[in-house]
Amino acid sequence: MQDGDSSLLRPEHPISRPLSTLVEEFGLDVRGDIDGVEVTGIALDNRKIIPGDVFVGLRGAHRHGAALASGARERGAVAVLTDPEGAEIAADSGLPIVIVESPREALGDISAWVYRTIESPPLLLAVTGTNGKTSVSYLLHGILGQLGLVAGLSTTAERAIGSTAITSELTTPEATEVHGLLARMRENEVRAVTIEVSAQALTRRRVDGIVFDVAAFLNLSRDHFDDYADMEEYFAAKLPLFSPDRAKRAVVSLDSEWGHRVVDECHIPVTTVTSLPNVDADWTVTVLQERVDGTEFELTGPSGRSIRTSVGVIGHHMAANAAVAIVMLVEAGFDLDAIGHVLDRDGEIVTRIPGRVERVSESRGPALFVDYGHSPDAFTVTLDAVRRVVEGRIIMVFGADGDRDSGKRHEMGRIASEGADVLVVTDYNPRFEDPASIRSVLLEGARSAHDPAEIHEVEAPGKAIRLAVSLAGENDAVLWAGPGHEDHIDIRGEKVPFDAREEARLALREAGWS
Ligand SMILES: CC(=O)N[C@H]1[C@@H](OP(=O)(O)OP(=O)(O)OC[C@H]2O[C@@H](n3ccc(=O)[nH]c3=O)[C@H](O)[C@@H]2O)O[C@H](CO)[C@@H](O)[C@@H]1O[C@H](C)C(=O)N[C@@H](C)C(=O)N[C@H](CCC(=O)O)C(=O)O
Ligand SMILES: Nc1ncnc2c1ncn2[C@@H]1O[C@H](COP(=O)(O)OP(=O)(O)OP(=O)(O)O)[C@@H](O)[C@H]1O
Repeated sequence: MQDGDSSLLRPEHPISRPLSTLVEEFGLDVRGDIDGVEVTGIALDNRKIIPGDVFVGLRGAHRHGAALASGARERGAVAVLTDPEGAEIAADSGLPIVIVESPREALGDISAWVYRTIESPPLLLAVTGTNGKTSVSYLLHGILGQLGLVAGLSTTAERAIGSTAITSELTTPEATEVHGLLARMRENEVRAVTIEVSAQALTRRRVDGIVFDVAAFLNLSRDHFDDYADMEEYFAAKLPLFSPDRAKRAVVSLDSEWGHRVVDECHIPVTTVTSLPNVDADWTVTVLQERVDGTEFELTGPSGRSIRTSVGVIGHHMAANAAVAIVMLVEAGFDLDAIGHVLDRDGEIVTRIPGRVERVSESRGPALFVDYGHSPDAFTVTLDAVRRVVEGRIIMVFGADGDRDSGKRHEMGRIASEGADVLVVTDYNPRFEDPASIRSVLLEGARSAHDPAEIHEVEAPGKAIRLAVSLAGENDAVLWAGPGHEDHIDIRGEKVPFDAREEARLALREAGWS
C-alpha cells in the first residue's frame, strides 16, 4: 500500500470502446477527427493519464485543467473532454476535443459508460453524515466478509478490494476514479461495495452514475463551514443522496435532530435506527457493556426481532454505528438470523477500523487511543466513550487542521477542556496557516471552559504525546484526537511522514509501559 498509488482506481483489463459512440450517445460536440479513436479509460488529472484515456479538463480553483492537455497527450490521452472555455484553451493540444457545457454534471454518466459500470452492478451501499462514515463502512466491510462475500470498500482511509488496499487521497474519489474502482472490483468478482460519501462529493457530483441499493444517514453537526455557509446549506448538500435517482432505500439514524429532517424530506423508503432512549425508531440499539477493548450491544427491530453482539472498539457511538451497518444489510436483503449466526460464530463484528478510537496500548499501563475526531461533536462523543471505560484521568492530546473551517476551533478547545482532565495542545496539519495561531485559538477555547482542565502547550506532536504519556498513571487514559490513520503531517503543502499510532507506541515503550 502506497500513498498516491492509484492502481486500484481503474480496471486491469479495460474494455475498448469507440469515442464516436460516446459522442453519439451523449449528443456531444466535437472539434477534430475522432474517426477510429478508441477509449479505454478516463482521468481528470494529467499526471494519472495512461494510453487510451480521455483527459477531462475541468476548471479548478487554481487553473483550468484544459491548459494541461498537451501533457495529457504526451502520456497517451486520445482526446480531451472539456467545457467551451476549455475547448479554446486546449485548441493547440493536438488532441480531438469533445465539448460538454458542464463536464462535472456529465462526468458520472460518461465514466459509467467508459467503464460499463451500469451493467450488472454489485450490491452498492453508501454512508454519509458528519461523523462515523469511515467506521460504519469498515463495520459493513467486516460483516460482509463474515457472511462470506468478496467485498469492496472506499473510505477516507483506504480503498480496498478484499484484503488488498491503497491509501486514499480524498474521502470520496472523483467520478472517473469511483467508476474505475467499480470496474476493477468487477474484475475481482466483488459482490458488495461500500462507499463513504462526503457532502463535498455530492456537491461535486462524484457519485453520479450510481444508484445505491441502500444509503445511510448517520448525523450532522458543525463542520466544513469553509465549504458551506451554515448547517442548512451543509444539510442541503447531503440530502440529494436520498433521492430515487441516487438510492433505492435509506437507513436513517435518529441520533441527531437532522435525521428527522431526512425522514421528512427524502423521497425513498426509509428505515430508522436510534441509540437514544426516548426516540421512536424502527430499530433500537441498547448498549449492554462498555469495556476498554470493546462494546457489547443489542439491536431490536420490528416485531421484536433482535441481535446481540459486540464491536471491538470503545463507545456508545460505535454500537450505534454497528447498528446502522446491520440494519443496512437487512434492508439490502440479508436475513437478520444469518447475520446473527455469523456474528455469534465469530463472537463479534470482525473488523479493523484504522485510527478510530484505536487502542494502541497493551494491557499493562495507561490505555492510549488514537482517534480521527476533528470536530466538536467527535470530541464530545470520544471523550464520553473514554470516560466510561477508564477509572483514572483523561489526558487529551489534540490540535486542529490548518486551512479547514477555522470557526470550530474555539469550541473544540472548550469541549476538550470540559471533557478531559489534562490537555496537551499541539500541532496537526498546519498546511499554509501559522501553527501558533491555530494553537492559540484552541487554548483560548480551552481556558474558556466552565471548569478548565490542566493545560499544556507543546508545538511538536511527537513531544506532545511523550509529555502526555509521562503524565499518565497506570489507570489513566491518553486520547490523541486528530491524526487517526494518517501517515503524514501537511506543512505548507509538504507531506512530512508522521505516523501517530507508531509514535504513540514508541512513547509507551520509551516510558516502560510495553
Ligand atoms: C478544494 C477542492 O475541492 N479542491 C479539489 C479541486 O482542486 P482545485 O480546484 O484546486 O484544482 P486545480 O489545482 O485548480 O486543478 C484544476 C484541474 O486540473 C487538474 N490538474 C491539476 C494539476 C496538475 O498537475 N494536473 C492536473 O491535471 C486537476 O485534476 C483539476 O481537475 O479539484 C481536484 C481534482 O478534482 C480535487 O482533488 C481537489 O480536492 C481537494 C484535494 C480537497 O481537499 N477537496 C476537499 C474539499 C474534499 O473534497 N473533501 C471531502 C471530504 C472531507 C471530509 O469529510 O473531511 C472529500 O470527499 O475528500
Ligand atoms: N456515530 C458517531 N457519532 C459521533 N461521532 C462519531 C461517530 N462515529 C465516529 N465518531 C467520531 O468521529 C471521528 C471520525 O470517525 P469516522 O472517520 O468514522 O467518521 P467520518 O464521517 O468518516 O469522518 P471523516 O470524513 O472526517 O473521515 C471518530 O474518530 C470519532 O471521534
